[in-house]
Amino acid sequence: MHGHCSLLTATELGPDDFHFSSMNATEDITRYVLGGYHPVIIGDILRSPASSSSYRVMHKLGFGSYATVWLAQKTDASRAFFAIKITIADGLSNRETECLRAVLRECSSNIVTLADAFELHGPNGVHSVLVTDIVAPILSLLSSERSPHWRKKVAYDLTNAIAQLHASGVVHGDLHLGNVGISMPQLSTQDPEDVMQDLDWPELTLVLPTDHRSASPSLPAYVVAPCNMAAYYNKIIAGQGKHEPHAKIFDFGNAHRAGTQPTSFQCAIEACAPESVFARVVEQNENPPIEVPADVWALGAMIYEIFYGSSLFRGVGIRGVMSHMVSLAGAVPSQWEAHLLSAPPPDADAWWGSRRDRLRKACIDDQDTEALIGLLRKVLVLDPSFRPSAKVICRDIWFQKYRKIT
Ligand SMILES: Nc1ncnc2c1ncn2[C@@H]1O[C@H](COP(=O)(O)OP(=O)(O)OP(=O)(O)O)[C@@H](O)[C@H]1O
Repeated sequence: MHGHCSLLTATELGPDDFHFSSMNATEDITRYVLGGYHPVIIGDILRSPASSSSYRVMHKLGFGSYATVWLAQKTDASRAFFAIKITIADGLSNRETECLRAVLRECSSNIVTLADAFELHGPNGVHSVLVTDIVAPILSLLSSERSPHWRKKVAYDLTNAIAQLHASGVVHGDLHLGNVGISMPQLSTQDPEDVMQDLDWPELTLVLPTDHRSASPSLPAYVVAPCNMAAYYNKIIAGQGKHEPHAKIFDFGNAHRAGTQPTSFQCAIEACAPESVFARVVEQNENPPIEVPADVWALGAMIYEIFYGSSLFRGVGIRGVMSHMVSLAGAVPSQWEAHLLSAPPPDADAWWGSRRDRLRKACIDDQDTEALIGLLRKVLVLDPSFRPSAKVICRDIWFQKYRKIT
């Protein structure tokens, strides 16, 4: 791709201002500017003044709107692998570190462990760096071969994580399956050389400004496509016989103390709580509060997706979501009524009935399916004050049955 722009400053660069050697699923290079991503190349060493540890970047794990995430190896004799999240330099991202620290005090095993945290000063500003354990992204692991027990264990882990999070006074604020992974303790028992050999070789896309005068220390020499950690996970569990997953949640970029406002409103449509959608669409509130029950709705949405195989509101925009929510929940809060005059009367029994066969395929038996639907119908209610707490959900009959079996 060739551009014709002769602009000189990195902040004014657009995608047409670069030559690309290949196009992959990588972050937007125009965000490598002041206040944006930190430029990283494979082999970079990041030093933590906090712990005096150093980490060598070996591969890419992923990226989001607020960060790039790298597979790194400690440079000491342990050569242990970690995930290193380098946030954008927006001056706000240290909230994530604070929230993870608060949660850590509760010793939650279903939340990524914060092993180290420090600030990184680079050409684009000051970035927060979070060093955590590595997980395999669950969305790449939810194939039809997963057993009902595997799915239920993940659902239980997520419920447990959220109960622990809420017990420490923290609201996650952006729960969806894109922020869930399966723990990989096996990484610490494998020979590090073997791990690197088993991962796909880093795929690089050169970042070459069309005009050499646009070259800037803000830009990395290349961007890296994330490695396929899910394929690696499948490979290492293949020889393990019966494998029980251990799910963990990550990305606390929108986490905040209960009763306080998140930095910004961020909500994956498939897991966005009805009260947030109502505030956004009807009350035109750009930054609605996100409280504990919103996480519980998101939990219900995630459990539904783990078993149904696709998300609650696939392909529905934020405006259409309200009528879909009414259909599945049945009871309509009084403040919603005035805004739903043209909607058909909700028939939640029919909504769930039409999904029963597909849910059954992922469940143990008919009874298990009914118990799952019963639980989801208790959780996915429009009025946040009627939603059970995650702690109560942990004790639900659907989980009790599971706990007896294993
Ligand atoms: N601990 C981890 N282990 C493995 N991969 C990870 C880990 N943390 C993050 N990733 C990968 O990096 C991606 C981006 O991470 P994360 O969601 O924390 O960034 P973000 O910028 O806050 O995202 P968003 O735009 O959703 O807010 C994830 O989708 C995941 O693929």
